[in-house]
Amino acid sequence: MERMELPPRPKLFDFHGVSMTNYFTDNWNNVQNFQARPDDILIATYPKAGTTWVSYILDQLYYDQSSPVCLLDRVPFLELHIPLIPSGIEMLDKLTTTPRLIKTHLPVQFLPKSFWEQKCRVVYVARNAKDNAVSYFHFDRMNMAQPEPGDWNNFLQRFMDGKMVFGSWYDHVTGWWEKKQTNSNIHYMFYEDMIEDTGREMDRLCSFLGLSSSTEDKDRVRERSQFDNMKKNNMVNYSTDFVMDFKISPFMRKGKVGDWKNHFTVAQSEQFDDDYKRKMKNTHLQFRTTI
Ligand SMILES: Nc1ncnc2c1ncn2[C@@H]1O[C@H](COP(=O)(O)OS(=O)(=O)O)[C@@H](OP(=O)(O)O)[C@H]1O
Repeated sequence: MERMELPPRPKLFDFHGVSMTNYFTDNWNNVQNFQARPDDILIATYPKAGTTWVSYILDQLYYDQSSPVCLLDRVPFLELHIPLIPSGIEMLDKLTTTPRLIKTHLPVQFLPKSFWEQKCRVVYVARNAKDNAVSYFHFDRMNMAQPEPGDWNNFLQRFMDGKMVFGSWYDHVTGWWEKKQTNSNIHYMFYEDMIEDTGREMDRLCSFLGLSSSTEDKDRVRERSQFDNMKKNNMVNYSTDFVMDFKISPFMRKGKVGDWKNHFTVAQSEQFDDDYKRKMKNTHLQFRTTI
């Protein structure tokens, strides 16, 4: 497919205290005024935490689709507003399925208020900071709609400083975690748990959503959503996305826990861990960096 012309890579800027790019703030009023419906299901994540995996599982559990429709069309990305393609809001307006499955990377304080008013259910997926940072680095290398990542060392420092699109990982995961403590409509799950036992995590998801899928259905969904199967599936692997250059790195890259060990030097890991302890000292939220 011929590559469409994109403007140069966007720049990060401070947006109400969170680093963002214009691709996620240009449609701000429409996003903030978005009218959620009570049965909408929101999949909220920090980028690269397992959004696509959980979106695909939910799409299959609800719709068992075998029709060739891209996941991004089936699970629109609320705040996305990139030239040449329909915005997330436009795609949501066209969506005819119920419940609507909606993707967002917004930190908790930016979520449009109608989601809270309508008491929508939210599935939040979190991933350990080290693997999340590595995945984000490779994503920014290959995605021309993201800021230049620079080299790994600089990128890691920026990650620790929270100078990433959608802001600080630390604030994102703890912000949603705190919200979950007083809101039973939020199901908080971990990428590492999904890798360890996808079936168990799918059962927990079904129970949260009140879905009574049969064992056969769940087995089929689990099989289709395995990394190697999703990597081959052009409807979910982003191979048709014009802003991504798979020659640099594929979207479905490794799908592992612990790949950070192939990227962090011992010194980087120690510095990261010290900084992590300081930043996370006021939360009970715990992550696993190996399983
Ligand atoms: N089925 C399955 N199993 C295991 N891992 C999976 C799966 N699907 C996606 N992935 C991995 O998730 C990472 C992409 O995260 P997101 O989908 O959140 O990215 S995005 O924010 O929507 O761009 C990215 O992680 P890395 O491989 O570490 O880069 C994907 O490979």
